[in-house]
Amino acid sequence: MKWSELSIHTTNEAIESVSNILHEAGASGVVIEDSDDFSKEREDQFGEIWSLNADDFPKDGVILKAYLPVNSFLGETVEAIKLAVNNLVTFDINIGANVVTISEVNEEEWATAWKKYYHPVKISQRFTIVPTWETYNPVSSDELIIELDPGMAFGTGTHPTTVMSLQALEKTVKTGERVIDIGTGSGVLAIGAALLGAREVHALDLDDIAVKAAGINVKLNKVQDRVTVAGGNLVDTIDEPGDVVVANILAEIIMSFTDDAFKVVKPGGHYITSGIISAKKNDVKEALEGSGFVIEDIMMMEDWVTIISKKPE
Ligand SMILES: C[S@@+](CC[C@H](N)C(=O)[O-])C[C@H]1O[C@@H](n2cnc3c(N)ncnc32)[C@H](O)[C@@H]1O
Repeated sequence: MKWSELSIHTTNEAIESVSNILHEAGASGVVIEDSDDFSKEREDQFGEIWSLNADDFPKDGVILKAYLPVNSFLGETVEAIKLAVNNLVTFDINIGANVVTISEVNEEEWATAWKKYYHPVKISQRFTIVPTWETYNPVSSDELIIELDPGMAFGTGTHPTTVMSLQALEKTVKTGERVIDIGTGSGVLAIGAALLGAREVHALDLDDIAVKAAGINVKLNKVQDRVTVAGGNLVDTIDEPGDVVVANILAEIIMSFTDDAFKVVKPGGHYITSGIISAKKNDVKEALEGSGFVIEDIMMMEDWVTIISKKPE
């Protein structure tokens, strides 16, 4: 998977609010390039020679940079960020030039750049996501740790769609159940389901890079005896239904296979759909109901929606 660098030229006053917006949109870290940092007089108490490169700093104001995965959500995520930044004006925050640019980052650049900003994060009552290169001591005995090296696959675990999917799994998965994870990305949801006690988890993805990354993360979390990862899509690869099926994919894709999903959920089982931008909530809800699902819970975080539905007994 490719990564994009989103940069926003704004003001000193807006740093905190814009950083918040970027974090909430799923950016793992924000780089701040402040014109004041270049022009400011530096103390050289230890004899250091300051040699900052003028090209790394804006002439005025502040540039905030964030890294976002290039995936089907990127367009909507960038639009949501722009809207939220524009809205700061209504709180009397000066957003300055407000020039937003987006560029692709090559894989090596990204591979080293983003790791600096990705740290352990508690994302639900029980789950904490820990990057493989960090050490972390659990705070409570029932805390579940997912170790992750997303590599180039989607799923650092901190995107609102992933966070709500894990919370929904926490609500639905019972010990000994079979779970199907459609569009596994880094494998984060499949691993989460196994840690919650699933007997068997079948994870699949159309993207070969995701299948590889998920396979590595599954081994890293020592759940390979319960989790299988395969390439392919729902229709071609599932022969045995699951008690819980989860799909964190774009709304349009979810709506295209609600009938197929209905066939692979056991009667009385749950179907968790995430990755739904709030404007599409009702369309997805109708598609699920049209295929026979009963809506049990609708979760919302920022501009994203996750729906837990049930297949009647
Ligand atoms: C938004 S990511 C979700 C990753 C991870 N499950 C999470 O929650 O963070 C969606 C993933 O679905 C995969 N995908 C998209 N359409 C698919 C389909 N029809 N069947 C299987 N995988 C699909 C993409 O390759 C991508 O890795």
